[in-house]
Amino acid sequence: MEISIEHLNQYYGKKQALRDVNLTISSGMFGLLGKNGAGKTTLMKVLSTLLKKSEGTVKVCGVPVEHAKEVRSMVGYLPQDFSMYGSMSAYEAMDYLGALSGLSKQERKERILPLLEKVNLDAQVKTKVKAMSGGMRRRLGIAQAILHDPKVLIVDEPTAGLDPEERVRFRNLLCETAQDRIVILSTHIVGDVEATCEHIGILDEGELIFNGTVGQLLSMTEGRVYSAEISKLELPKVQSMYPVTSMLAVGGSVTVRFISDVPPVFPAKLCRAGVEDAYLYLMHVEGGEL
Ligand SMILES: Nc1ncnc2c1ncn2[C@@H]1O[C@H](COP(=O)(O)OP(=O)(O)OP(=O)(O)O)[C@@H](O)[C@H]1O
Repeated sequence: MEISIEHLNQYYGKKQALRDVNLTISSGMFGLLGKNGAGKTTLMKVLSTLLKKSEGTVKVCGVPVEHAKEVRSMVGYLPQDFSMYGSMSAYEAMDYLGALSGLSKQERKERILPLLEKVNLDAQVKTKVKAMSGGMRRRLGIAQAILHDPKVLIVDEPTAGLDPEERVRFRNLLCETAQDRIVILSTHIVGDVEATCEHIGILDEGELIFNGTVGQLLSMTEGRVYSAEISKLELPKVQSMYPVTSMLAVGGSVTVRFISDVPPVFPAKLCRAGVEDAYLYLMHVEGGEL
């Protein structure tokens, strides 16, 4: 079970949204990170055949994306702007979408209730979609995306707007789903990827600037992350010298966390790198700012 992408270029008219992307994704959770406009949605749409690729080779479990019908039967997609028929109940919406994707009445009957249970919506079977919270709707989105039991599940920016509890619940659901399939989580929220994904790809202006494990990403920043307590007055100077990854102000002083290739010129403590540090470091290196 594998997705393989070779020399993928994608254009919207003259605008190039993906630049020579080469990537192999195996089963489990894969996190695709990148800031707004990096090309994540474009890549997800090519994989789910919603967008015809411009150039390159893209195969889902050995099948080229040109064979859209076959690929669609293997892929479930939860888009960023997912919305459902508000006046239907959770069950009715699932039943309707299942019928659209070609499942028989019997298959729908067998699958829908266990799936709603799996995504923790067994108490909402008769609840109208419009009366559900954002988190419930997202979970219903996952249930509909895996209704036809796809080998690949693609989710685009799934946790935006969720409260912390719902966010954790949703992430756990994705991890469970990834036990026997490929799950691609596309997001600009580093914490979501850090908590769930072993493999990460980072897109920047259409280019894949990192592809590897969380450990490999962290090792790029190890020995370069520092923390120091400075006065508020010194903050602008420190910010102009180093990429600051976090700061905490208490009274007149600020504890800053920042990245430097060489030991800083003022007293600072070396810290263990986190994924957020590594991500920001990579973005700065790519942007030529270090
Ligand atoms: N239909 C379109 N026509 C023209 N340009 C587009 C179109 N869709 C996307 N783009 C451009 O392609 C680039 C990549 O967009 P894409 O939506 O894939 O990025 P993204 O990483 O998913 O960002 P976001 O997190 O904001 O959705 C951006 O510069 C965007 O403006």
